[in-house]
Amino acid sequence: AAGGLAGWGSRPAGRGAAPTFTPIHRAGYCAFYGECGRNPEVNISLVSSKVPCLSNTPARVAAGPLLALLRTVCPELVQGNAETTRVCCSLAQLRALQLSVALSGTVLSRCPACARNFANLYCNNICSPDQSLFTNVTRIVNRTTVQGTPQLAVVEYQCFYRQYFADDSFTSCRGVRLPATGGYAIDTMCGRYGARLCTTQRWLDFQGDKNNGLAPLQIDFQLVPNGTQPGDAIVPLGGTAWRCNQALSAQEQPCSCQDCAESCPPVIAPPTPQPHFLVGNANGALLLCGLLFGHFALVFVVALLCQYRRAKKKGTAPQPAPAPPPAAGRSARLSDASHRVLARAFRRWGTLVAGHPVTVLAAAAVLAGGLSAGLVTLRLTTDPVELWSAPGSRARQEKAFYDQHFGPFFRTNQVIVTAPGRPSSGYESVVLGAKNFSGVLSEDVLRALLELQERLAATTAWAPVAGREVTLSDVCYAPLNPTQPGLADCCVNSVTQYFQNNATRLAMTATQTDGKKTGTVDWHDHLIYCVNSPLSFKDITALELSCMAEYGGPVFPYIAFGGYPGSEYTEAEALIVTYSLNNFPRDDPRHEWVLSWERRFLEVVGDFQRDHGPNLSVAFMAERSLEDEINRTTGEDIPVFAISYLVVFAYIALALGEYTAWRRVLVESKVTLALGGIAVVLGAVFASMGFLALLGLPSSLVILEVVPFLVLAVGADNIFIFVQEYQQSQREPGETREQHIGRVLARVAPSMLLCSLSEVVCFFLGALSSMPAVRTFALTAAVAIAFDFLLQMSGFVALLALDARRQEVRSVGTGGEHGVPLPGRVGTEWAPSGRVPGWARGGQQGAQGGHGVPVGERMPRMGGGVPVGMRVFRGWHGVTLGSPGWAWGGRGVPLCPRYLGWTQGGGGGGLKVDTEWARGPQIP
Ligand SMILES: CC(C)CCC[C@@H](C)[C@H]1CC[C@H]2[C@@H]3CC=C4C[C@@H](O)CC[C@]4(C)[C@H]3CC[C@]12C
Repeated sequence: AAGGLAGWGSRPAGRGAAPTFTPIHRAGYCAFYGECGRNPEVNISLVSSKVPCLSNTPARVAAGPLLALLRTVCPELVQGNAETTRVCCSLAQLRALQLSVALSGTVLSRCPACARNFANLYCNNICSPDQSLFTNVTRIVNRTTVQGTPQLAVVEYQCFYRQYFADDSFTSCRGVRLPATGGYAIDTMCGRYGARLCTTQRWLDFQGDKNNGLAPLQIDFQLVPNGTQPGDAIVPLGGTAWRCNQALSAQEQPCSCQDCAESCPPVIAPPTPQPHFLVGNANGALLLCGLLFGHFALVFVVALLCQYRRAKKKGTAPQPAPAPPPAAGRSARLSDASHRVLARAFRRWGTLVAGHPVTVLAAAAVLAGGLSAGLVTLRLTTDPVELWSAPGSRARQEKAFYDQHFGPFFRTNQVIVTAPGRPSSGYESVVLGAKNFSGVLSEDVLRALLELQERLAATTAWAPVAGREVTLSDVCYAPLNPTQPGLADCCVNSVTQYFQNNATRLAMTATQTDGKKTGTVDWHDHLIYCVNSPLSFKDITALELSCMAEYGGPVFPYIAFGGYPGSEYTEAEALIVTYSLNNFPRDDPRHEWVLSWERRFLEVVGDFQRDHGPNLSVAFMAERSLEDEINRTTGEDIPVFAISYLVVFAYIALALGEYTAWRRVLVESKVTLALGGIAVVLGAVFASMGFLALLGLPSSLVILEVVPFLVLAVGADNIFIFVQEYQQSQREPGETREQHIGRVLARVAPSMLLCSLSEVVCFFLGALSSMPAVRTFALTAAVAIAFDFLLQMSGFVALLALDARRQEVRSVGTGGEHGVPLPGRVGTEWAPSGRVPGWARGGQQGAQGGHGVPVGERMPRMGGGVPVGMRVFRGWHGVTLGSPGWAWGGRGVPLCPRYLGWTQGGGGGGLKVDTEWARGPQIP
């Protein structure tokens, strides 16, 4: 007691070593008991609770109403029956306890386990029969009752809890929601720290603070780390706290998932995928395919070998398979008949066109040109949303609804700054404890960001259509001053906004004392505070800065930072500056303003990136960047496409020609024809685009680039087939050129028609897609292929007729000089070319037709007038698959006499070769 007296009125400091008014720390002993009036030091109080009296005495037996109340307020303390339950609190105390806990604990009532734990802390604190074990009264005041009896009132005491016990109680309450605020309940129980910065110690400290409106005295909560002893015979209170996912009794429910993460049902793992079909360790499907392929390959090779051996045995080359007997079925007859009808129609049409080539050509050109003129009404879509999402889709409907009621969503322009390789550093905050700061979160980077934002704020952009300079305030989203926004009103989300974009505030420092610690606070402390309480107008440091952005709104840390673990924002790898600009509708003139400003934004940030290149990695994009990129890549592709067209054109021109002599290259290369073919394709493409544009269908650059290729591929096929068929067929006796062309058309056009038709149908089916880009593409392609076929059947046939006429005339002109046949025999000029393939006699001929013969005269017999592409193909064909080659050669033989006749008439050199060839085994 002497020691106790010495400490009267003085405020003890330090843990454990305080002068004590609780000399006996023993189980079954109290530290205080009963009520000893108001605390003179506490003025404001919600409930006028009284402080307890100092009383280091054995605990009292609880009985009667006290026991009954104890059962409801602190059921954990009730042991057995009335005789054995002892407590250190009076009925009045228990009532006060009940009231205060009920008042403050309502916010926790959503989670029974937490509420119970919370109540338990104070039940033990005030009523536990072993109170003296973990309680150490450190300050008392003298008072006299009305009756004149002197009393010792407790005004401050230490309360020792095991760290784990307190932590468990705190954890069970951490997640409890406060629906009224949308936040957490402990937000109201942790004072200035709020829910985010709250720790067990801070939570208890606030509760034990005599200024909190409820506590009548000061409680010093001492959390004793597990395994250590505070000394002085003190035994910290431990025990088990309820976990928030535990139900207190069979009748009660555990806390809901909203209030307690542990209560959330486990996320059901998706069913494990079916194990792959494995054979041993190998992929079964692959193995099966390999085996199947190998099997077929083997069968093929064996079959070939068998055939070869049979042929050898017979001593002759295998004969061509006999033509299949004419199909007898009804459908076959029908298809035969329809084919005949088509052929007849095309023959008549071809003859007609070949007879009036100029008229048809003009008509085709006018039609194609006229439809192409529709291109002036073409609208190009570059908006990715318009391009790729179906207008009627759910997402689009919702977007339209949103846009209509809230205005289109802002345009985001972002700069993301990281500092790769910069070491992070620790920071010991006087007020807020230790935190790690990433390399990018340093003062110089923040200054650089600030400088960038100042530069951007000062940036103006020229809007050519509007004819005015545009500033950020003209286009920015300014939620708090939408009518006449200034630069400071613009919604810019950035870390520097925690300092209201003010360099002076960023540089501020102050000296602050917190508890026993004194130190300097600077931007670090403010930042730690703001990322935890972004809505605060005044931080808890001595800087007393606001966290609100310059424009007046909050900056949420998850928008301003990137790449942080959990919610450790100060360890963020990236700082993100976001400019939200107004998204004006596309037809609003201000849309152009935004685009202009964004262009300048990209330039300015590009400069910034270059300036800070070595230290910082700066990534950035504007809302317009996506469209820019689409336009850029398509623009960049144009030369590539142009070159490809040239290559395809050259190839067609070369491959279509039949070369007999160098001097005749100009006559024989089918430049005009190839040009015509390409013109037909392009005409078809333009006509289809013009046609669809006239119908009001928007197109896109991608389509403009791809469709011509597609149609060129399809169109070139038809050109080759048609021209080669014409070159290889022979004009029959008495047949005019027009009839000849008609006959050739009759042979190839039905297949072309069916082919084009099926392609058109396929593409029209593709046009059923709801994605605008795909639909437009399919429609354009379908129409283009249809036009291509029509133009080929008209314009190209006319061109071929003109070309044939030209060639005949030119051949006559040069024929005189070089001994090429007379006009009357022109038709036969093609005869040998078709029937006497170059490969069939190339070997001997190349050797024998050799040197010393003038080129002009040698070539006709050598090339035989077969188109180059064809010859290359046949050469390969002949070498690799010998037998069909022979068969073709054999078929050529019956024409031999004619061929001989021509070569003899034509003059020298070739006779020997031809006769040699004619002497071969195929001669009938
Ligand atoms: C503001 C909120 C969060 C604080 C919550 C903690 C409350 C419930 C705690 C803190 C201090 C506690 C008090 C400490 C001392 C006494 C004196 C005793 O004779 C009756 C109980 C009473 C009056 C306690 C009631 C509960 C109490 C008020």
